[in-house]
Amino acid sequence: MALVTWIKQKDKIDGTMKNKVYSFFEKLQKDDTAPGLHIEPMHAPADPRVRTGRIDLNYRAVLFKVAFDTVPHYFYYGAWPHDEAIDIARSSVLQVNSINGVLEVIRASAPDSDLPSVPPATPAAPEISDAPTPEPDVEAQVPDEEHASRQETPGTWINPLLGCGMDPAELVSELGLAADLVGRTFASSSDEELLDVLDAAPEWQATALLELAAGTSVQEVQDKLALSRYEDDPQATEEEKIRKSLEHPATKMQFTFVGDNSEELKKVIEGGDFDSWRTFLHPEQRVYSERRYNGSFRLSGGAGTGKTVVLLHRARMLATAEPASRIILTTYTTTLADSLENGLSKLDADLPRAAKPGAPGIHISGVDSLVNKVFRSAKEIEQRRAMKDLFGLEVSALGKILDTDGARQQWESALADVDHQLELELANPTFLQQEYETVILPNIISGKDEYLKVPRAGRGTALNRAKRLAVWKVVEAYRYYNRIEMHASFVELAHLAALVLRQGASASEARLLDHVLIDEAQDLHAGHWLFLRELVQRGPDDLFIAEDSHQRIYGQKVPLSRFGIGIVGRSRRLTLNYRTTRQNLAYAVGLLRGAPVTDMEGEHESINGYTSSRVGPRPEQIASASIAEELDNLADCLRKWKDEGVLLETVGILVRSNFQIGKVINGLNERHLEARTASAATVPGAPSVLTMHRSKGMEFTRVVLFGVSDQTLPASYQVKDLAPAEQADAILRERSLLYVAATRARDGLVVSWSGRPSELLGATRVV
Ligand SMILES: Nc1ncnc2c1ncn2[C@@H]1O[C@H](COP(=O)(O)OP(=O)(O)OP(=O)(O)O)[C@@H](O)[C@H]1O
Repeated sequence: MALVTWIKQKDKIDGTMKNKVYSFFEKLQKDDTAPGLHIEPMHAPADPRVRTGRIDLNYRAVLFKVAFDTVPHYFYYGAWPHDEAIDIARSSVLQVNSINGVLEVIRASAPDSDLPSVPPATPAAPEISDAPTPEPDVEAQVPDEEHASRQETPGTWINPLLGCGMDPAELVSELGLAADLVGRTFASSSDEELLDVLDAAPEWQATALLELAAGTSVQEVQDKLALSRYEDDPQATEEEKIRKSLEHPATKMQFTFVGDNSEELKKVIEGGDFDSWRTFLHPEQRVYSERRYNGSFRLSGGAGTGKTVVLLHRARMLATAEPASRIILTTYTTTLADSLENGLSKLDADLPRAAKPGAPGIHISGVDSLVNKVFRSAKEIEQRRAMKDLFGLEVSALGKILDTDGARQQWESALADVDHQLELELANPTFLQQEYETVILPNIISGKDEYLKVPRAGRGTALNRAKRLAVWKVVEAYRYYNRIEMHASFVELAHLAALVLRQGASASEARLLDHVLIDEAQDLHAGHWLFLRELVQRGPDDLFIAEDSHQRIYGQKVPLSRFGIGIVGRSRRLTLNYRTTRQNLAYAVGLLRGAPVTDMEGEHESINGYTSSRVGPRPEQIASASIAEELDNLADCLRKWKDEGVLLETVGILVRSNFQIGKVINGLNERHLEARTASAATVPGAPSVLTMHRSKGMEFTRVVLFGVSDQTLPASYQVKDLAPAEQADAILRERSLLYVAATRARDGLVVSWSGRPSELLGATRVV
């Protein structure tokens, strides 16, 4: 028998090679002396443990053989064509880094004297070197260090590592980075070259340098990667050191112990690079997946930083550590819940699942569907009591549940029928719906007198007594119509479900759940938070909240403390983007530069510090004179991508409104190209056309943001007739929507419009 440790593959291997590699290891796990494997040592290698093995006629595996407790243990580094494999095998060394104890494979290094010397006073580094110039807003008028340094040297690239606070020699002696790698990164003359150099480096070293280049301090990098100084044990054998090192979080970014488990082996090989999130986590992701917390925890992070990945791993950790526990994994919509379902099955198909909330195991559900299940499963008397508490009215039963548009129509009817005397800015469904959902419902206000007294913290527009009375008149009418039609909105239903749960809690019944994990939490409304708070007993690991305030495209900002969710001191941010290229990230970040975004604790949330390890083309912007021309350009772009080998079914075309979907699909059909809606089954060669809202949480190889003109963004119905404060918030949501949409692309990103471009593109516009 032989054991295997897999090292994350730098070079992608295709389907047929995967099968060959799998059958090679299947044999090796059984018997490493089997003759067909040709496991052979090298002549004069840099590391005497190195071996090559025969994958097929042309390809050789490069392995390191380490004996733990007499059982042979092979570390698989990769497979290459024969001659390349021999070169790599001769020059590679498996070692425990003497400064920090991380396991790594390094290649024959250059002497330390090659390190460049760096003058101490160096310019500060931009976190994303080609980020667009900020919009001329208040924040940007006072350029920060980063912008100042960029403005001093227009057109020149400043190596961001020059501002990292340590010179190359210190990076080697203090962080344990390889001297030749540091030398080459400092000598790089462009972002592309820098990332190219990092691409070949051990994973932890590449990540450390990437973070330093993004402006993260040396201390923070040490913390993020758990690089505290290593205590070398002189008594330990090299094998013992390697074994211990396998437990280091930074080692786990690149090494995974497979042992003799052939299923695990299959998963790692089949998953390849695309599914490497299942195995190789960033040390920070691992911490947030595994650490136990004394209460609620908030994980923030920009688009594509792996928040969902952390949630899935955390669900697995909780279900494995406490098999009898009742766990919910929830998110904003049912579609997103379906993708959590897929992700969890991919991660571990054997985890205990719960068919309904409250049963042992993991239950996955969109938050509104969860609300519905909890409310509908309550006793009739509990439902009626909740309705009386919330509305102050007896409602016999609830029939239809209204979505946002349905509720909006009810507000329009109420406004039309009541003599309220409110000015236009207040007499509109948007303002009233927000007032109702952020002030009246969460405070469980059922009568006029309570409403006249309630503090309206966080509401932008002040209301005097007369205005409050007028608003209340409309609220009464809205409630009356809902009552006679036996309607409630989803937002009301969330409050009702919270009240049902509260009744159970005050009757000392056990809470329904032990752990609640929430994705896309920035979009949840006050009713959701009241509900989620009541679902689970306050205590260790009760609520784990993943969110990105920059992606808030629905609803209102709601500070969690208002709902008894305390996260002070238990709040962290992920910054490394795994999805998109630096160019796309810079473009997307530029769309929100200077935006007044606040986090769920009410503090300003910065858009700075995000980075990505991949480069690609700059996003392209295409202006057209008419929609017909814009469709022609779209068709040309798709044909070009097809010629480049892109599978068009992996492309997303994102539009602002539903009605544009049909126009785009028809327009492409007329130009002899297939296209489909996001809910239709995948058709080879047919890109998906979907709204930017629907694209939340999704990803595509390439993305076109279509129709980004001043006529469509911001959507006029979202901003018209609003008071300045509400209008500013609505425009911020539209900017966030563009940010969400622009961050869906793994590679190419195209933004197109006809007529005049949307003002929300601001200074990011490059044509
Ligand atoms: N450790 C990792 N290794 C490899 N890929 C990863 C890792 N973590 C995340 N990814 C990949 O990065 C992409 C984004 O991850 P994920 O969806 O979890 O991010 P997110 O922060 O939830 O994004 P968003 O907020 O935009 O929805 C996915 O393709 C995921 O598989």
